[in-house]
Amino acid sequence: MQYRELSVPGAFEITPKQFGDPRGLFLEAFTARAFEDAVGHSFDLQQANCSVSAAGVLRGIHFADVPPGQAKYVQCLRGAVLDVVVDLRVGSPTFGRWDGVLLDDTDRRAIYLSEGLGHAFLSLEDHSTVMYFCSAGYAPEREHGIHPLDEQIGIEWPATARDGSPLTPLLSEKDDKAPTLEEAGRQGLLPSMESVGDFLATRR
Ligand SMILES: Cc1cn([C@H]2C[C@H](O)[C@@H](COP(=O)(O)OP(=O)(O)O[C@H]3O[C@@H](C)C(=O)[C@@H](O)[C@H]3O)O2)c(=O)[nH]c1=O
Repeated sequence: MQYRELSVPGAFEITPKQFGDPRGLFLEAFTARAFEDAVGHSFDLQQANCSVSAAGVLRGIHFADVPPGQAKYVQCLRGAVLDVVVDLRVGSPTFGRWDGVLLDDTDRRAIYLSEGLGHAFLSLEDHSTVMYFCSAGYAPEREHGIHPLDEQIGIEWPATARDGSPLTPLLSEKDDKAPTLEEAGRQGLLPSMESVGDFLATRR
């Protein structure tokens, strides 16, 4: 299992080793030891989520108030999604930067996003099934969104599905009404790098 830190510090791409045999395949989807070696603290599993998305469905950009925030370890069990992390931590040297990892049922990678980072994904195939472990339970009043098509962030979402057909982004009503990064900053919704650092210090 290989961890590679993304260009947004605190986010990692995880590539598992797959063992194929006549029955199919086997892989370790998460190991505490590799996680702790790469991230520096244990993963505090409080909730596991699953969503199924048609091609073109765009979910996010979502984040939670820090503390405690909500770190996520995300995998795509069926289909394919472009999974994106956005640095929303005010005061971070990489504030506003995004990075992405293709999660699919071929390479079976995972992505980990630390507290304070924004999360979004675009489904590239019908029935894309995304499973993610969360470090905190659902608290709707502490969850926020930034519009995933915000031009200032400029995420380069694919225009075509895995089969080459054109994609039209389909957003929830809530996500379609979400503020831009600039508006969210003005409203004081964004987490600060300091609050994330203080919280993570309690986890080490
Ligand atoms: C996230 C969540 C939603 N729900 C409910 C609320 C709502 O009726 C329904 C769908 O919720 P949403 O529209 O927020 O689902 P969705 O847009 O898929 O939200 C998810 O997006 C990705 C990008 C994330 O990072 C997740 O943390 C989560 O925010 O499920 C829960 O009961 N528990 C939960 O933990």
